[in-house]
Amino acid sequence: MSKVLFGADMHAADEYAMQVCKIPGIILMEAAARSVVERLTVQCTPGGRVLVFCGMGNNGGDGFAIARMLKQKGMNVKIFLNGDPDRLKGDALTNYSMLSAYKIPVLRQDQVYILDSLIDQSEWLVDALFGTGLARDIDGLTEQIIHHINRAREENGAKVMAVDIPSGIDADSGQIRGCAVKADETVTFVCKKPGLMLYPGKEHAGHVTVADIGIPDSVPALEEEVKFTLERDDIPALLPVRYNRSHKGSYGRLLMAAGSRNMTGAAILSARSAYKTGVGLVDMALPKEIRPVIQTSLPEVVITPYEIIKETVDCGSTIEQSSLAPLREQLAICSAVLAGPGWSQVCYVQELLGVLLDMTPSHIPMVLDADALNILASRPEMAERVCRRGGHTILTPHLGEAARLLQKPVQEISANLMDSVRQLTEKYNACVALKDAVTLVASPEGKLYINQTGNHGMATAGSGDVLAGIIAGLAAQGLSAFKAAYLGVYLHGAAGDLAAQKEGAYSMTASDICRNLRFSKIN
Ligand SMILES: NC(=O)C1=CN([C@@H]2O[C@H](COP(=O)(O)OP(=O)(O)OC[C@H]3O[C@@H](n4cnc5c(N)ncnc54)[C@H](O)[C@@H]3O)[C@@H](O)[C@H]2O)[C@@H](O)CC1
Ligand SMILES: [K+]
Repeated sequence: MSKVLFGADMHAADEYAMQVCKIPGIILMEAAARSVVERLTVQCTPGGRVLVFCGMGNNGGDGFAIARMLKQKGMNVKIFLNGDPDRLKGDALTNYSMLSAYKIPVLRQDQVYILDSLIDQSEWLVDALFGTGLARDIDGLTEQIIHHINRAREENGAKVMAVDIPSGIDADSGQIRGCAVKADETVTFVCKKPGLMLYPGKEHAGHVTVADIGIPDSVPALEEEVKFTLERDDIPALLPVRYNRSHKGSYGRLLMAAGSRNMTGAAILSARSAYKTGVGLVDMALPKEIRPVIQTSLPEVVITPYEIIKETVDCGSTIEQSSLAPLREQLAICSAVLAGPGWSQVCYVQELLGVLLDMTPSHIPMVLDADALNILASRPEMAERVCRRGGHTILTPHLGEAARLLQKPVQEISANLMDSVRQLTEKYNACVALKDAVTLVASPEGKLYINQTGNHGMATAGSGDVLAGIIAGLAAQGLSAFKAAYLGVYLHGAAGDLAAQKEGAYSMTASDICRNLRFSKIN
């Protein structure tokens, strides 16, 4: 697992390293600069021209040190200082003061008129204007400079290296504050920041590498894995354990209430995806009349049918009560429940969700997806019952469903993913996978996972049904609700990436995502 640090965490880590661990800031700055120079020198033509844009804080300080090291390596380096040198302080001032000995030209703000021609002559532009200390929207001369940098990259093919984070990107939210540098590459220090992983920041960062600058792991902000992401190598250790001496009962029993007359496909996709995670048995609770369709497509499933009396909107009793007896029995012995895929907005599913919430022991993980979420949004008493399940519920809303659950406009959810996922965990006392181009998973205890797998080819009908099946399949094998949710989101995206490689991002379907689910300890 790789930790992800917010701006405040990063600041706390720096302070602790300096004040308690007694590591001088200038040593950290030197290490930070060296890591950027390492990436630059493998890509830059020997003796090539590099223009370093420096701001007035420590990000600018990194820039001065980078310029000095590049000069020592024989590069043709100039600096543009975006501020008054008399107001530099601390480690940034120390590094600035060394520049004249190395004969590095420093342009000032009153020389901005020659910037265009200088930029045009440069092979690489280094953005050390602002790092994690960006505190307000960028405007005025700095805005013009950023436009110069972006124009040179787009029109002249200059390459841009961002130091820690592209200037103008908010380190916590990924939002653009006024304007922002577009980089080809970012070297970020210590840990990834959310702003490099969330849109639009993700698109501005280009290729991201994380550099160790010597801050010890014992620093409190780095110790706990509260906010994190997963890399490929993390996966084998997280998958449910399998033994040679085992049988289908060893790998859980998933009760899936899914499908309706007009939406059998969603149920099939979810069930098939659950089986692909390794779950021992999937039992599908569905209306009797769709049984033949499901059974023909998915011979592996066991079916617990119920009988619908009438499909009306007045929401009286709509399911034949005696037909629910087998479902009640199955709920007592299953190891996880999934509800919602392919339900559609018919009336009887409200009653069905009530039965599921009544009869499922509260420690059994329950995944609520699609129309089950719409019921929660419109029926406060159902939401209360979810809250009482003590965090063993997983909600998997897309932005529209999240908007209904929080009663806010979609645009507000989309612009505040981090806040929205937290509000959902609090409101429903549940783990939440908020599905977007970058999916976030949060737990009611405040843990946060930011996903990095997946691609635009996954924006296709049925993709969510596959995800719900994966998460439920993992939960049925004994993973905690939160772990099943974040691992499921990672694996869903990884299967989507494989599907895009094989089928092409335009042509891939949800069935291709499901087909490319291949879990094994040796990935
Ligand atoms: N020990 C440390 O703290 C280390 C810090 N490092 C670097 O230091 C950076 C953080 O440094 P700082 O906290 O000094 O912050 P920054 O260098 O990101 O910028 C802070 C400065 O910009 C000003 N400012 C903020 N927003 C502005 C805006 N919109 N328009 C104009 N001025 C604005 C602030 O008043 C302050 O002077 C990191 O991103 C990293 O690059 C590295 O050197 C590693 C060690
Ligand atoms: K920067």
